[in-house]
Parts: sequence; structure tokens; C-alpha cells
Amino acid sequence: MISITLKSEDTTKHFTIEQIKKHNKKDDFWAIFRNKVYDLTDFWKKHPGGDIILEGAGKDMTYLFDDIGHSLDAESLLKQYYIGELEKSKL
Ligand code: HEM
Repeated sequence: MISITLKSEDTTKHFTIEQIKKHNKKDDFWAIFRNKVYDLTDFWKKHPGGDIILEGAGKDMTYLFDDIGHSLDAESLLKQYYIGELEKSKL
């Protein structure tokens, strides 16, 4: 059975790296993970690994995250903080 969903508009937000870079503070903390953007302002204090997570503020934290060897549980925690997609560079 094939089901087709028609959407009148795509409401997904897209952010450029320049926009994301500005959210690099404890009380305004965004980060990129695998081309998706997350607002971790309400999460970082609960991070089991401590303040080190702040190193990812305003950046692509994919490498930092993978380097630690986080669990799949850690990755699925991210879903609730999703805010949009990284705008692909036009270069
Ligand atoms: C810059 C990015 C990050 C760094 C450098 C980092 C670092 C670490 C470190 C060093 C630990 C190990 C703590 C220990 O074993 O005592 C840890 C554990 C953990 N972190 Fe992160 N973290 C980052 C981002 C995140 C994010 C975005 C999430 C989820 C939203 C997350 C969730 C967890 C969880 C759940 C653990 C417990 C162990 C596990 O389930 O893998 N971390 N982190």
C-alpha cells in the first residue's frame, strides 16, 4: 500500500553557519550534529559528561560527540532539542 502525504508548505527551518555561530553562550547554546541544528541551552547542565559539552557551543560538534563514543541513548536524547537543518553552503 502506497501512501502519499501532501504538504502545502515545508516548515523546516534552515540556519547558516554564521547564524549558528552566534549562539555560543551558556544561556544561548546551539550546536550542529550531522547537519542538524540543536538548541542545547536547557540540556547542557544535565549532560552526564559535564561542562565539556560547552566546547561544542556554536559549532559543529559531530566530531567531538563521536570521538567520545556516545551511546545510542545519548544520540536519541538529542531529538527533543532539534530546531532545524544546517543550510548547505552555496560555494
Ligand atoms: C561537544 C559535545 C560533547 C562532548 C565533548 C561530550 C562529552 C562527554 C563525555 C566526556 C562523556 C563521558 C562521561 C563519563 O563517562 O564520565 C559524555 C557522556 C554522555 N554524554 Fe556527552 N558530550 C557532548 C555532547 C553530548 C550531547 C549533545 C548529548 C545528548 C544530547 C550527550 C549525552 C551524553 C550522555 C547521555 C552521556 C552518558 C554516556 C552515554 O550514554 O554515552 N553528550 N559526554
